[in-house]
Amino acid sequence: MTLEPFGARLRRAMDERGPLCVGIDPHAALLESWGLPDTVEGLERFSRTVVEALGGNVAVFKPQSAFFERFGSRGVAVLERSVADVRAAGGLVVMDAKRGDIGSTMAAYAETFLSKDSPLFSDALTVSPYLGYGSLKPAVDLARENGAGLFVLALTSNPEGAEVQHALRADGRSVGATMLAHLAEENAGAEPLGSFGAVVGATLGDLSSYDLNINGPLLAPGIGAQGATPADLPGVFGAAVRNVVPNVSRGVLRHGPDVAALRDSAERFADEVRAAVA
Ligand SMILES: O=c1ccn([C@@H]2O[C@H](COP(=O)(O)O)[C@@H](O)[C@H]2O)c(=O)[nH]1
Repeated sequence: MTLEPFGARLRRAMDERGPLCVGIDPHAALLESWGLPDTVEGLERFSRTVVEALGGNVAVFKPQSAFFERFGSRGVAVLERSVADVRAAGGLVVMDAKRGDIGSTMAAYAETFLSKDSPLFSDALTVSPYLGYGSLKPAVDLARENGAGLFVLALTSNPEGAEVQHALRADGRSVGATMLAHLAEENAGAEPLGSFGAVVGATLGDLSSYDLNINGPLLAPGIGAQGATPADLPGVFGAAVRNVVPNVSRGVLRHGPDVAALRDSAERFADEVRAAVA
């Protein structure tokens, strides 16, 4: 089955359900506060509860692979299950695995997350371009072939990111701006939205010196636990705010395990986002 390009599927999901992306980040501290053991069983209960609570309403889910990988192969099996659960509930999966390597190894990462036959096949994958944007080519190619997308780390939400991403190249352009320019090229001519997005933190303040017009989605982590709020989005993203997919993980997850409380929290964030971007 040929999938419609990720950008088109994402735009439709954002129009129908709103742009909010909720993270599935089973931190040990969250498992504890939910009264769950820090085990594979706790991990599975946590992830399934998030999807049970929010799967019918939220457009995009972002499982953080690290929290599953820490349990080894059984944790990865839970991650596979979460991908299937989100899909069955009609949501899109952005796998936050931040892969990046030389091209030949990148091809294997791409097979893992962007090949239709893989149990970890995701609608989109976060990738790191810091071995050079060109090293991502196998992932770009496979995503295109399979109707998937990528989110490339351009301007990350953490303060440490600046030493790499704000660094100036010989031509005077910053590294982060260069990544955005590469993505604009990937997305040229795509309608209604390209499939190759950037990760741009909601914590970064005014980004008007950057051209965020990449004709692709902007995944914006940093809302909630990292201090940004939905009301910050227009000031950070300007006119590009209509392509922003705001991510909240701990800000919602801390309300579990009560399904109604999780739902209320996600709805509150979704309402605040709607009001901010209107
Ligand atoms: O620049 C980045 C890129 C990715 N992340 C990830 O997003 C979530 C944020 O979680 P919160 O609990 O809402 O802070 C997490 O999975 C990060 O690894 C990011 O924060 N910043």
